[in-house]
Amino acid sequence: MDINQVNALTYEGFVHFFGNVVEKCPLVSAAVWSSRPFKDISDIEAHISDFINSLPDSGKEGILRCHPDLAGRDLQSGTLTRESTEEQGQAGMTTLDSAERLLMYRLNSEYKERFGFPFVICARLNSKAEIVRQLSQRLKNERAAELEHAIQEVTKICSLRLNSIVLPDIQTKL
Ligand SMILES: NC(=O)NC1NC(=O)NC1=O
Repeated sequence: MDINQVNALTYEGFVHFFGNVVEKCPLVSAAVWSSRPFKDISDIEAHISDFINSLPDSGKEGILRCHPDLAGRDLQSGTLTRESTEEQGQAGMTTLDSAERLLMYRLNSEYKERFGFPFVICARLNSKAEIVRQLSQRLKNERAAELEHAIQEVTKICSLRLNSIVLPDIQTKL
C-alpha cells in the first residue's frame, strides 16, 4: 500500500497491518496511529523510534522480552510469527546443525542470565557467523549500553518490516 492508503486506515486497520512491525507489540502501532498523516515511511519509523525511546527502561526491556530467541524454542516448535520465521530463515537459523544449535542455545541462555532479556539482532542484516560473533561480543557489554544497542536492533527490524508493507514514495508517484 502507498502512504495515502496508510493515512486513510482506521485505527483498527492500522493495527491490523502494522501491529507486528515491532514483534508482538501492537501497542506501539496503536500509539503512533494518532500521529497521522505520515509524510512517508521514514516518518512512521521516526514516530515509532521516538515512542520506543521515550519509554522507561522497564518498557524497553518489555519490548525485548516479546522477541523470540534466535534458533530457539519457538522456531523448533513452529510457533514463530510469519515475520520472524522469514527473518530467522534468511539468517540461516533454520538450517543449523546440532552443534550450532547447541552453541546458540548456550549463548542465548548466558545472555539472558546476564541481562534479564533475550538477545535481539536484526537477523535479515546478519549472517549466521555474524550473529554468533555479535552475540559473543555483546555479552561483554555493560547493561545500559546493551539495552540501547538491543533497542536499536528492534528499530532496524521495524524499518525492514515497514518497508515490506508500505511502498516507497518513488513507487507511489509512478
Ligand atoms: N531474538 C531476535 O533477534 N529475534 C529476531 N530478530 C529478527 O530479525 N527477527 C526476530 O524474531
